[in-house]
Amino acid sequence: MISADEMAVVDENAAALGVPRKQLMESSGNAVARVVREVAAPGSSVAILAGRGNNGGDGLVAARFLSEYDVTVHLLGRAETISTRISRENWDALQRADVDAREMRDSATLDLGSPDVVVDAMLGTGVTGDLREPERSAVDAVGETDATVVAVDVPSGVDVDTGERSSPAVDADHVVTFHDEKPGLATLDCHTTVADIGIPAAAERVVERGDLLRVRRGGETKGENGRVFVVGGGPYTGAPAMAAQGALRAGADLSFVAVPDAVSTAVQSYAEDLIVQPYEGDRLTPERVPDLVATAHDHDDVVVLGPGLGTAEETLDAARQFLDAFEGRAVVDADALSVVPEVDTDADLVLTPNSHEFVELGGEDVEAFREHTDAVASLADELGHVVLAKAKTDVVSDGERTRICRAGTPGMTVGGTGDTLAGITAAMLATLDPFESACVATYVNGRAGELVTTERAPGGGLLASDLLDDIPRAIWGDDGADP
Ligand SMILES: NC(=O)C1=CN([C@@H]2O[C@H](COP(=O)(O)OP(=O)(O)OC[C@H]3O[C@@H](n4cnc5c(N)ncnc54)[C@H](O)[C@@H]3O)[C@@H](O)[C@H]2O)[C@H](O)CC1
Ligand SMILES: [K+]
Repeated sequence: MISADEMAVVDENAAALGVPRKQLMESSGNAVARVVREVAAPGSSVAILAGRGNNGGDGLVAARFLSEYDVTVHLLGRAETISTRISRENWDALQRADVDAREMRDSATLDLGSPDVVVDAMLGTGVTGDLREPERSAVDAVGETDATVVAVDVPSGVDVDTGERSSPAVDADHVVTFHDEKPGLATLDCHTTVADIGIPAAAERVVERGDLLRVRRGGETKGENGRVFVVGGGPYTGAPAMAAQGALRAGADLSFVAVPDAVSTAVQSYAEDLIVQPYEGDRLTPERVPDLVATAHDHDDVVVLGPGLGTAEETLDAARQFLDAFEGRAVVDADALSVVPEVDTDADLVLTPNSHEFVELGGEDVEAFREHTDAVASLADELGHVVLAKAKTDVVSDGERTRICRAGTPGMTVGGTGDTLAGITAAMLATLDPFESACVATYVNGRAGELVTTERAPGGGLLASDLLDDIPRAIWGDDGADP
């Protein structure tokens, strides 16, 4: 089962992996034609109703695969209004192929005649709101025929996730859907075919740019896009500052940094955007913990615990006590990781170990990558938290789902790239579940590294702080469009 949103992610990941949508559309159209052949003998009349999006494009492709039938294509609208490039290319190809393909300029002129088969390629997963004209009238016209109705992907007017029908909606005899079953189709009383359209399995396993489609904007009120609370610093000052800035660059509204007052001026001096909250001392100690936990709970903050804390015994005690008491969402990184196996926390954690920390956490040290992914899954399962195991190829697992991410460049082995990753993960945790947050964040951090490397440090010398500037572009691209 796959939802429409998830399908869009997989589809874009397939394109990123070198299988562009136009290729998938060719398979989709072919699959539709195969079902038409199952329901009607050659020579039968087939009316293909094509909308102006990619669902329509599938119908246009199907027309090319049905040369032994009497095919008429009805485009719902003018060719200039076709909304995607690949559908337009397929429309143009039909024109040159001398297929009977008509533009329906006004809904009153739609005359389907009495075809043996209607292919409903009007609306697929891209439908929004109640049906508008001319689709509305076209759906009614389909209902008035005695034809066998073959719907492409989903009957037009039916919500592919819920099965909810708009009024009107197509009553299909057959649905040809793509790649995987869809929850909404299971509720319909019709024959469903799931067609393999050649999406590589890696499009679901590898985190790629399609995963950016998950990134959400919470809203217009300050804080709705996340408040991140970094508990770090003491012996080190750069790490907490970098994590906090990474969170802001990844879209969090506010980044607070709780640090010992001995280093608070230094941390603040790195970036005026940070809200530094000093506590007394020169490192984190257990007596600070109740206040820190209360602050995080009060504001429903996403916590980053670890960057720059150091390994003093009382600091690790404090980290242990923090996790015992905290009940929200947190990223645990660096020195704080070592205490995780010893605590029984109610918090939802994303753990971000490097290969050394992975073994310290109890992960199995194995050579083969396949075995390593299994080891990450086992550790996540054992600990009950999401593990993001950092390496050349990152592995993310919650024990059940395991994905890998290859984004990044060799230059990212420099210190501090883990801090930006922790911050980005925290920003994502404000609106996404822990597993998705870790997946998206590892891609974004790696992608930012690629941008910096290509444009500013092709020969080497990348700094983790360079990544900060490029995180927004890694998520939202150059034009600021939705990812
Ligand atoms: N990997 C895949 O799953 C593939 C799927 N393919 C097919 O592509 C469609 C989804 O295509 P998309 O262009 O995103 O959307 P639609 O064609 O479903 O709809 C867009 C189209 O419809 C108009 N529209 C939207 N809402 C309404 C409305 N309420 N009333 C009237 N018109 C509406 C909008 O203006 C656009 O013109 C998927 O279902 C598959 O069939 C590809 O083949 C690639 C692989
Ligand atoms: K359809």
